[in-house]
Amino acid sequence: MASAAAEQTTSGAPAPLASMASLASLASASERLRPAAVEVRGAYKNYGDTVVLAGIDMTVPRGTIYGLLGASGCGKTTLLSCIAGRRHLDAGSARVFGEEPAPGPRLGFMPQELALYVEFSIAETLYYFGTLVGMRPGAIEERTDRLLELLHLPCADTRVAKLSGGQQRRVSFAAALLHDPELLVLDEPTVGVDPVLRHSIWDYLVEITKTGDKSVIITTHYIEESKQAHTVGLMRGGRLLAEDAPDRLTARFACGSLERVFLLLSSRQLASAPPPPSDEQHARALAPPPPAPDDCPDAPAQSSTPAAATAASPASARRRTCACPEWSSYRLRALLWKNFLWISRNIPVMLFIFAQPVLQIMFFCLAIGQDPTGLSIAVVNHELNSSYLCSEHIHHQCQLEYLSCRYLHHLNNSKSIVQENYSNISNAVSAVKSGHVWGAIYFTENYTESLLQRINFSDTSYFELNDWDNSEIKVWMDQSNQHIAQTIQYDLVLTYQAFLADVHMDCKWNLKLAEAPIKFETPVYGSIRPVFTDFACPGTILMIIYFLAVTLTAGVILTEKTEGLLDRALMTGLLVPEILVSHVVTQFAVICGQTSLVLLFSFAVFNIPHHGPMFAVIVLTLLQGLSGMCFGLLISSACDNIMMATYLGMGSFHPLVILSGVIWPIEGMHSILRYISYCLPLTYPTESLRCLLLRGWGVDSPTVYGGFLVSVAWITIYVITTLVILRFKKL
Ligand SMILES: Nc1ncnc2c1ncn2[C@@H]1O[C@H](COP(=O)(O)OP(=O)(O)OP(=O)(O)O)[C@@H](O)[C@H]1O
Repeated sequence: MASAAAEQTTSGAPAPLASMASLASLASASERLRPAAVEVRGAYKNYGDTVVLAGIDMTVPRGTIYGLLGASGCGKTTLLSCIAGRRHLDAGSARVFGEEPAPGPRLGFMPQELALYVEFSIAETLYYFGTLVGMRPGAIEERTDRLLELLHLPCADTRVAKLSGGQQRRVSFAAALLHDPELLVLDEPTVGVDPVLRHSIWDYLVEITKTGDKSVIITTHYIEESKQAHTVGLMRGGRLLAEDAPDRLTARFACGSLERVFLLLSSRQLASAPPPPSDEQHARALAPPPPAPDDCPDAPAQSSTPAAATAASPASARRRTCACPEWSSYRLRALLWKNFLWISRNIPVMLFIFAQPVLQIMFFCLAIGQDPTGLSIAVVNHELNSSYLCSEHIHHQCQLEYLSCRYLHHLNNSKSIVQENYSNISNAVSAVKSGHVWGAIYFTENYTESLLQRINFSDTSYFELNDWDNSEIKVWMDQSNQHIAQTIQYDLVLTYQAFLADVHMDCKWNLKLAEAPIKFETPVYGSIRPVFTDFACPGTILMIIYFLAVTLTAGVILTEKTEGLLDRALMTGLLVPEILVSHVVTQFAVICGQTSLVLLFSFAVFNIPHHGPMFAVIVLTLLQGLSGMCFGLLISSACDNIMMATYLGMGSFHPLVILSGVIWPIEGMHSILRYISYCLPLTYPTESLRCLLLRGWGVDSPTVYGGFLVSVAWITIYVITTLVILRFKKL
């Protein structure tokens, strides 16, 4: 009741309140006569089912400060991003200088987040944002000096990371003011700023709007500081409760302060419980955005050359025409400069880029593929009296005694096997069971005699069953580890062949009788005893390059996205394709460095065989890096946060390693999985690189050029998918 009465005083009641109100109304009337810098009508915006803007009407007269006040979460930032052209309204309209909102140099935007590269100095930060809007270096330096003084900032060479929170916010503010834009959109610029400085920031805003050609929209939680604004909009729950000059508002509602007005209007809104949107309103909110007056609503309005952009003085205030987006070499140069500076300043990133690939290939070559060593086996030799040692019975020439010792002497040449003597079989087998040794071998007490009979009697009818048994070396193996078991078996069999050949030679017997009637000639490709490293290395090289490119690309873009850096850059009128191209160029340079390091270490340091044309090897590896980078772009366009991207990246890593034939031949896979494997981005390229390196084939071989074609096909798929996602979702 009281407040309602007080409200009526504006129309007729006595006294100072009425005269104050009439003065304020005169001022505000003159402001209302000015052309509008920003006009929002019936604005609706939803996030899913949540209505964030529920029919907002807002007018910012040119050459004025508009203070947008409201509780946290009421939709201020959303409204500002619609005015700045980064988001579209679901219904209603927004006009900036009479046109569709679009990012560009006429706008100076200070986001709520810090949105600064903390690795840069103040001067570098301002240089980057200045160059993006087309300012010349001289002009940037001049403005930097002026802003450092105005905002009480330390020396321009100071790194942003070393500044206090308040100082960092001021650098962010300076970046928005730098190019002297016609419309300043400031999202809480005074948070964390001391009262004295807050005062001087407001004084500065009042000063720049005096000429009438600069307009400011500012949000703040410090309601009282917005008394200096020409107009204040009080916002709550997606609606504008009131919009007027501060004095007029306090007079109209007979409150001593804006804060009280806000509290009063909020309690009224609460009491009257905001009506649910009418059917018509709801339909409007859910309707597609109204068509733009021309064909290219997203076009940033900006000058196409740096000179023109710097010259775009507010005084000229000419109406821009909505031009289709134009590429600009100066923006691309600014982005590339920023990317390389950021990488060079970021030591963990530098380590990740260059030490990771080297470490990974080193670990692979040192840890994988070598024969296991130090494999203990238990030896039970009943040919010997327990008091004798085998070393006393190693005979050479054709002295055919204690042949078990001669065999064991040969077995000493094995790099893998270590012999441990046991007195009986049960102890030896127990040692296998308890994991002390990998196997037990046993010679019977008349091993030599039986073996000689086996060798010399081709007519087996003279040979008793027992003699067959006694002539055999019996082995009990722990086969739980396939690779170790195979190494031991391989060494035992090879040693037997060497031992038998040795005896035949010494006794001048026919050596052919000691050999299996199968002869492996010099291999067509590869070595007599192939090494697993040679098989797995081609796939590993491609994996390293591919996944480092995925991680770095997605990591860098998503960091910029989540920290508001991308948004801030896009507000200057930057085009998404320019950002993508700058990342492609930067990443390609990084991939070239990583490829050189990985190939150098593989071939020059670890002697991985490489028989094919080196140029083709390099091109294929680079293509895989590009493929990984394009997958990284896809991830960063599809995901909104680093966590989601990590799940996607990690989720794709293991299936690719397992199914691409990197560690196990595809011929050994389940037949259905084989088809899946052939569809993956690394399968054909891995086989192609294997053929280049180990078989020395050229690019005219279908298997080799197939790898190149598949890499190019996957790059195309990733790029197209990224572009499709970006059509429906903003970066
Ligand atoms: N991208 C988004 N997706 C879904 N909901 C969102 C998104 N951005 C904002 N919102 C929601 O919209 C509402 C308004 O958010 P907005 O950031 O515009 O509020 P605000 O008034 O600026 O708040 P603050 O003063 O705390 O910054 C909030 O409830 C927020 O959770």
